Amino acid sequence: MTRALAQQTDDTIRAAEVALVGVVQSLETEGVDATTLARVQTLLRLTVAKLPALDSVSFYDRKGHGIITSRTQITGSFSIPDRDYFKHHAGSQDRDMHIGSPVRSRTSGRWIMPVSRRVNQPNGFFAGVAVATIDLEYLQEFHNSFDLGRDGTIFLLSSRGKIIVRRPFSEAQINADASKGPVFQTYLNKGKEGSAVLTGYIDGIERMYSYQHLAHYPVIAASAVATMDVLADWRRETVRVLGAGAVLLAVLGLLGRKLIQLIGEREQAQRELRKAKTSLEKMNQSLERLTLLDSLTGLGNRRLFDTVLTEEFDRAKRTATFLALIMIDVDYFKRYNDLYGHPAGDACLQQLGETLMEAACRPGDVAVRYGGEEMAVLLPDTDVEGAVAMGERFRHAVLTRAIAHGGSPEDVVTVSIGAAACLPDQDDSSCKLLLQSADKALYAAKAGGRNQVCMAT
Ligand SMILES: Nc1nc2c(ncn2[C@@H]2O[C@H](COP(=O)(O)OP(=O)(O)OP(=O)(O)O)[C@@H](O)[C@H]2O)c(=O)[nH]1
Repeated sequence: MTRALAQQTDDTIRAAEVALVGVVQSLETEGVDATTLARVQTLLRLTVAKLPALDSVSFYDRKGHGIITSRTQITGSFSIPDRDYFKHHAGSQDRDMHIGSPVRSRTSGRWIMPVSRRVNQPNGFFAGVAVATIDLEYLQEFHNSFDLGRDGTIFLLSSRGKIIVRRPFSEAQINADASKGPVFQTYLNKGKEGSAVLTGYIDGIERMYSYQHLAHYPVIAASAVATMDVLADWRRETVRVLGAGAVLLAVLGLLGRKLIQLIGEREQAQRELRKAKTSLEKMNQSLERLTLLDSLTGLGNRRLFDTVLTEEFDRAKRTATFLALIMIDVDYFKRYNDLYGHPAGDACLQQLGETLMEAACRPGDVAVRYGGEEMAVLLPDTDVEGAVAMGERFRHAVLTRAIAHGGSPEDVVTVSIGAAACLPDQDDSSCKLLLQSADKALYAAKAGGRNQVCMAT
């Protein structure tokens, strides 16, 4: 920003200088006769009309009286013998351009910065002064176009440390001596261009200043933003960023919570699914068991018997062990039904089933209802003697139950049992043969008078 300010000031003074070059050239080469003056005056008006920064361009004679001006109207005195810049040119042969201290124009009443040059007669004597005045209001308007915050400042200093114009504008500050001020002192110490955090000597406000000496003229341009304004901007930005961050965090937090909740719900659903699967498996197992059980006695059914018989036969073959089978048939059961009725017959079978399960005490023994009032027990790793012993145990258990049977010579329910066994890896045996042997033994028990155990021969 300070660079733009310096550039604009430089350009403005250059415009004034260019205007002066034309005037001085014409007056010195063509003289100051009425015709030349009239022509130059027209030129001045045209020039100033094109340069809004200029308040006026005028020519004063060697006594300081106004001769020609770009102004169309003159309200005050058109005479400057007492002005410093006039005295400077009157007393010096110097042909360079001179930048004077700001003054209030006598002809327009506006604050102006005079830029002037000496005009010589052909013999080199002093002929007068050509002055271009820069309108300070024009500079102020440009300065005011910068956004410097509430306490920002802009000013132009002469190379001797005098204030030319300052924002905020104050007449009292124009031409005030700022040579002891921090900016001018920094300029003296650090050189033509620089920046620093300084406390203004006029208002005591701490600012971040930057200054630059103009490229072609003895003027220093400076601008500054109050540290508090910078911090206020920073604070506002920080609050905005923190606010946005907080909102973002809150949104992330909510999303995270939702995610955790969803994960929890998913795990819960999976747990319930696992539970449902387990109970379904249990139900399937129960169903499976049910299909293998006899509903009346709770013993295994014929289907279970057929499966287990094959499995156990194969196992016995592999392990070279005996497999025994006992077949059990209730004696005079037709008479029992006839005497006590079919439901009583069922109840009797149930009691016999319980008795058989108690008697078949080894874990590997499989007791089934083979069909009707006939039952069977498969006895792995058991020879025929063991099977007979098991049969006897059951027969006694049935007698001990003492289920009354008016149709039996024993007056209680009795059973006949046939026992058979085989060594599958040696015998030329088969499941069918084992069944036939046990059946034959059972037939022998019946034929032998019932209530007895017969061993297959
Ligand atoms: N209550 C009932 N009776 C059955 C059941 N299954 C078969 N029975 C009966 O059992 C009887 C078997 O009779 P039989 O084969 O003549 O033999 P038994 O009368 O026991 O005579 P032996 O076997 O020679 O002592 C038949 O009357 C069948 O109806 C059943 O589930 N419940």
